Amino acid sequence: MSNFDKTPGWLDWYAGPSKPRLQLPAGAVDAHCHVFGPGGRFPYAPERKYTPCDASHEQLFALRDHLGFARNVIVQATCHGADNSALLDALAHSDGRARGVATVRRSVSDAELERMHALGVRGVRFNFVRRLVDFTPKDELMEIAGRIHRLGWHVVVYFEAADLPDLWDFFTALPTPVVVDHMGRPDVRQPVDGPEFSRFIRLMAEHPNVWSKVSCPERLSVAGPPALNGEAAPYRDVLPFARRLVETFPDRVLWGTDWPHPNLKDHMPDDGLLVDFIAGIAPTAQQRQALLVTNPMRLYWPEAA
Ligand SMILES: O=C(O)c1cc(C(=O)O)oc(=O)c1
Repeated sequence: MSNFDKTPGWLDWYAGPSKPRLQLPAGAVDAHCHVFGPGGRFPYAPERKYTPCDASHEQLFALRDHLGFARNVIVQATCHGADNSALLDALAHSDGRARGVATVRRSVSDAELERMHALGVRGVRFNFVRRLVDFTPKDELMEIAGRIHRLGWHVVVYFEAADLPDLWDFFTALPTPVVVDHMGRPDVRQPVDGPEFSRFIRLMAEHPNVWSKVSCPERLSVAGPPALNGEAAPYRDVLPFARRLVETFPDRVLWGTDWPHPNLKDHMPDDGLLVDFIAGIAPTAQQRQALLVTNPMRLYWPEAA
């Protein structure tokens, strides 16, 4: 049980998700998900911007099995700040079936980075979304990127599409693979060929080390309909954006549930229907094999790929 009071209006993750109709390829990876606490064991960070419901690794791994995934990539959630204890505990209990993306400060020791590596961390997350984190100076981030590069890790970045012009020079100077969360958060009311998304496509086209997660339709959708009550065609407004990335960069896209879906305001999706959404963004078996198996394995389990 948590000792924390949830942020008012907090939506808890969806209990009892449906079984996906889509048959996932063998060895599929949910490459973006989180654990929250439990707060009683792994307290939420004092500097957090929200207080979630608990979402334990046992619950995450039960969802993995229910949906038909083989593996998870667990991304440090901002409500835990740079205290990666809950993430590392989840990795330690995953039987090698989870890898992690941590958040670290400049003060992190080499010994701690090595400990995290041994437990399965393969990346760090730099977050530029102002409602989630306070600003970290770019020279600090660049120093961290240089250190983790030597371990063979990569950098995951989360930002709003409107901030990409300001962040462009920093992103393109990073020495590692750079994985963009949630397609760089496009405004899906704009055309897929419009200036905003074209800029993101150009980032990926000009920089072969940049990857994208084609995730979070439930977060990006404006017109819905939501993935609830058996809806067979949810989030139609997000589809062209995700599909464009899968078609253009089939070898540099990843997919994840984003469970337990922090900070959704409108509805909490049925994760089984979210998995079915993949059939729309990656219509061929070959695209799904790359998106769900080959690409995440190359990045997170290269020794087994
Ligand atoms: O948009 C968000 O609110 C969000 C938050 C977090 C986090 O708090 O780490 O992670 C995500 O992937 C998305």
